[in-house]
Amino acid sequence: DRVSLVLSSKVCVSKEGTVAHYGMLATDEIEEGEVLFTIPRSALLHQGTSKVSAVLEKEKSSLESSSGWVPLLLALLYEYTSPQSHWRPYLSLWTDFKTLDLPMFWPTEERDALLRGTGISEAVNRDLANIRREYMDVVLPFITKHPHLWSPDTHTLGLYMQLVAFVMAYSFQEPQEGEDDDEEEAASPPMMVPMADMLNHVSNHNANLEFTPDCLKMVSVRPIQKGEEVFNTYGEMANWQLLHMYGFTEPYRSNSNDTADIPVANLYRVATQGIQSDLDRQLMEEQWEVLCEMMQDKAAFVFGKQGCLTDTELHTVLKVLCMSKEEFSEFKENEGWEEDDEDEDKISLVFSNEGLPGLKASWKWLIHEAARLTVRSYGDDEGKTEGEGSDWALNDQATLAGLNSRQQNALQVRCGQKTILYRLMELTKS
Ligand SMILES: C[S@@+](CC[C@H](N)C(=O)[O-])C[C@H]1O[C@@H](n2cnc3c(N)ncnc32)[C@H](O)[C@@H]1O
Repeated sequence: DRVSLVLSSKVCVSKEGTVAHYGMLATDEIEEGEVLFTIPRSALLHQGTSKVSAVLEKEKSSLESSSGWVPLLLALLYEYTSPQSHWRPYLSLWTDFKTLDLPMFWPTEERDALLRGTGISEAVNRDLANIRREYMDVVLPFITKHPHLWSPDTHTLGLYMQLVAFVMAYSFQEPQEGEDDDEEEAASPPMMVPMADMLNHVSNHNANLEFTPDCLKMVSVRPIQKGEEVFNTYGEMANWQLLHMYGFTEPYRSNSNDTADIPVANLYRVATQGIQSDLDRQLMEEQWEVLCEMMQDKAAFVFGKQGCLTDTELHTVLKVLCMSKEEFSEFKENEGWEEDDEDEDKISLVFSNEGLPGLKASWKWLIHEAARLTVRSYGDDEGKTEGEGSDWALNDQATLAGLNSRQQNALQVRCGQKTILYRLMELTKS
């Protein structure tokens, strides 16, 4: 059967002239705000449109899991292996998923060696444990219960992992309704969007997917020249996130959304260094305990190219760790401090790159040393100083040519992260 996908005559899908395999090219001048294609909602592949939607819906309570991906993955397991699938033309674009070289498929030693310090290995280990657990505890019991639709011999853990990678690198999530983004809503489940997933991503994208009640539309967000590639955005993604989820990176410096993390624990480690008296140590430990509770699962401060993206948290930690015994007692008695909005505004300025030199000396020192500690965790910059930051990156970049694609991607991530950390050290130098 046919789907009424409408493609503008000004674009085409191509394997040539794109950054990676398939992509979309402009075959004519495109203005801002033009609709490049529309996809009716009936063409989307997800748990509600699949042939197995009824059983997934009926038994959905047994399919709950931490990722929330199980129903889509069961639909994909079924459709991907069904010769009669409505999505056969779409799914047969992927006879296997060999081109998806996500770090989750790299040998452990290679991953740990290449990605040391980037945070990706840790994320992949969490993913792998989660995928296995969801397959064993949720998927396998379910497919065993429905032998006319699935079979453990066909729908193996291996195939499941490949489809997880497919969902990671190709799926879309509908933005949540409701203006209030303070409200913690459950994320909407992912879905497959044929045609839209042919577009590659860059941070400086020129198109964007819009969701309407009847259909999804790819719309240009600025003029596109004839012959240029049409780029979607997969979100504001740092290079480590792109490598983790999609298996690629943007070349060094071109990713305007790049970030580097400083583990919160590094700031604490720095703060405890050089403490002489037991009393001071005890105070610091108490402050840390209070902070751990306040921070909940926030494990790292995130620094982007323009400054700190977690400035409120960073401010809290700096303030508490630098309190005297009296200030800390008062803080505990009052169950916090009085926030004034003006103060908050100033703070986000202070943690922008421009404002950092104006920071209190003790805060600057803490950030500086924590950044230094973090840079050391990459294990390859012994003896380098912050001043060398950019030379070092250029040197490393010069070696790119002799590297394989995994090594290249790993290097792009490390260069970007370390450049941000070195710059932070530069700005907080005393
Ligand atoms: C949604 S698909 C895009 C279509 C894909 N090029 C294809 O041929 O199937 C996402 C995948 O495209 C590739 N990709 C997207 N943007 C890229 C970029 N800027 N540079 C390199 N590869 C990119 C990555 O392999 C990623 O996992």
